[in-house]
Amino acid sequence: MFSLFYGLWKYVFAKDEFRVLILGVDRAGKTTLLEKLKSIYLKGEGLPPDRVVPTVGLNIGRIEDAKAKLVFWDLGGQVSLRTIWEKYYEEAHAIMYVIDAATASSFEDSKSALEKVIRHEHLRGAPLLIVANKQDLPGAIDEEELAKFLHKELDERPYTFQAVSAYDGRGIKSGIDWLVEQMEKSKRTETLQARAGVAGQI
Ligand SMILES: Nc1nc2c(ncn2[C@@H]2O[C@H](COP(=O)(O)OP(=O)(O)OP(=O)(O)O)[C@@H](O)[C@H]2O)c(=O)[nH]1
Ligand SMILES: [Mg+2]
Repeated sequence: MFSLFYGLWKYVFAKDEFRVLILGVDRAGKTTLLEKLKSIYLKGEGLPPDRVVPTVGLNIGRIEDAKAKLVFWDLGGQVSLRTIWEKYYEEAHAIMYVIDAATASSFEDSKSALEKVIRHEHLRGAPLLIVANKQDLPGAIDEEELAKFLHKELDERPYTFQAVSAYDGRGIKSGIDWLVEQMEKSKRTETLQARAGVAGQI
């Protein structure tokens, strides 16, 4: 009887947990953004930008919003580290792809790295949030300009563009809200949950 009530309670109240992979080329601002996310959702726990160093391994951040628990995996974007990205694809519910919108010289590299990410079969159907970071800097291009630049690269998965600043936090909550909404209704989420259920029974 207890397990029946517990099961019902869990069904009604327990929050889903989603894994979001943060990708993008080096210096796009992924780790700074993750730290800002933590400081927004965990009330001051994130590192300030001057304590962030280039990523070599994996940074993990956990937050909880009103609807879901989110686990972020932040990987290094240097060319030699990008081969590691695909090891995380199969388990990710969604992708947050970060672009330094204020540095035009990085755009082509960002575009071709994104193209590879999108083409990978292990990410089929994963919702994609493309973040135009560093909006606090003069000359940063906005969502529309970035969308025009990347337009042809995108396939039929759910995707959107969001202008943000990892320094002042603008746009971050809207981006997370979109991601959660997409992951909740995503077919990929169903597939990952079914797979986890089967693994749990073995
Ligand atoms: N002005 C401004 N600078 C930013 C912003 N986000 C990141 N930066 C700066 O950009 C640089 C790179 O930031 P990181 O967070 O280390 O970039 P990353 O994408 O994690 O880089 P890798 O770990 O090497 O892949 C640092 O000097 C940050 O302070 C932003 O929103 N605005
Ligand atoms: Mg980093």
